[in-house]
Amino acid sequence: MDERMVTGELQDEDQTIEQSLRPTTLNQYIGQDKAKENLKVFIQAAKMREEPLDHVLLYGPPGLGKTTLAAIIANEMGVQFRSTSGPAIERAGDLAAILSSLEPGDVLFIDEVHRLPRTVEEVLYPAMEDFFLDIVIGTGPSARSVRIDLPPFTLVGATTRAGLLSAPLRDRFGVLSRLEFYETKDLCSIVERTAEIFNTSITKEAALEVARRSRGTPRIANRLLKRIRDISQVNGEVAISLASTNTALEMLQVDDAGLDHTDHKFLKGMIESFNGGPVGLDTIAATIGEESQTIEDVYEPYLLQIGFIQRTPRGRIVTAKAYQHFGLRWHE
Ligand SMILES: Nc1ncnc2c1ncn2[C@@H]1O[C@H](COP(=O)(O)OP(=O)(O)OP(=O)(O)O)[C@@H](O)[C@H]1O
Ligand SMILES: [Mg+2]
Repeated sequence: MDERMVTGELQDEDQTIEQSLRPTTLNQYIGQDKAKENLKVFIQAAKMREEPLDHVLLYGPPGLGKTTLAAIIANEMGVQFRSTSGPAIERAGDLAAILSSLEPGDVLFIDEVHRLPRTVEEVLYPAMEDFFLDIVIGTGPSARSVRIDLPPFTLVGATTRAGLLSAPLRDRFGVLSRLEFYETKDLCSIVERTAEIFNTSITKEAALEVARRSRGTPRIANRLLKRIRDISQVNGEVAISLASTNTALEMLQVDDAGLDHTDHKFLKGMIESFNGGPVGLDTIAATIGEESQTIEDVYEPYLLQIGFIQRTPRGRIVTAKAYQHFGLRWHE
């Protein structure tokens, strides 16, 4: 897949800036009030009881701040943050090695937790529930199972959709937190904060424009701002202006609603080949040459949120609002 400007997914060029932009405390973490309020209470209670925090599952589209929030949880609990991902843990032994190296109370973050191999997942159940591992050593008649006690720890799992997890794994998380697309005012604050970290400033109306065209996603807002800053600098501006912002976004082919050519391909594909639907996910995926899961996890959530598509029992449909966006005539 080509690199998209407005995908929430992590891209190479994000890596260098993201570390410096990550807020480190709950108070610095902008927006997501519901998730934040809940976590505040649970963290405070766990600290009062001097116990590790219950296992937390963070879910939501890419780039909304799951990894950031996981690190904040460890920081607020005053414990170490250890980070890995589902696909990186190939065998039960890998998991055993990580878990037995934890200090009491540590946070183990498993990104893409829905991609843990089944055999690893089964070893994780007793670890999460009662802090022990049951490992089978050897094979055949000489195989025996050993029990290894673990320090109590907090597992923070992240995934794009809670529904991707097996029910037994999902049930073992005490706290389920869904991250939502950010409101424009929160994204505005994020853009202003990022500008400050970039050692520049941005006018109110420019920040608002970036926020409005970032698909409710901080990662996208920060990525766009980085490019806009370049244009603004070349223009010799002291503060990033609305004019530079608009020029940059036009160059980047981000439209007025924050959509790019991939969204256009998806929506126009449905409009042109299926008369706006209803059309099944797999059919549209095959038509435009994208993975069904990428469409479902990356493109669709925001298009649903802004009401450009709807899900019906018979498939996806493109709404009148989307037709209008393209200047096309809506049909009944
Ligand atoms: N609430 C927030 N306040 C300020 N900045 C934020 C916030 N949430 C996220 N960010 C910024 O957005 C970037 C992306 O966040 P993060 O990497 O945590 O997303 P993610 O949900 O883990 O994405 P992925 O699904 O790809 O793993 C971070 O570098 C951070 O700078
Ligand atoms: Mg992440």
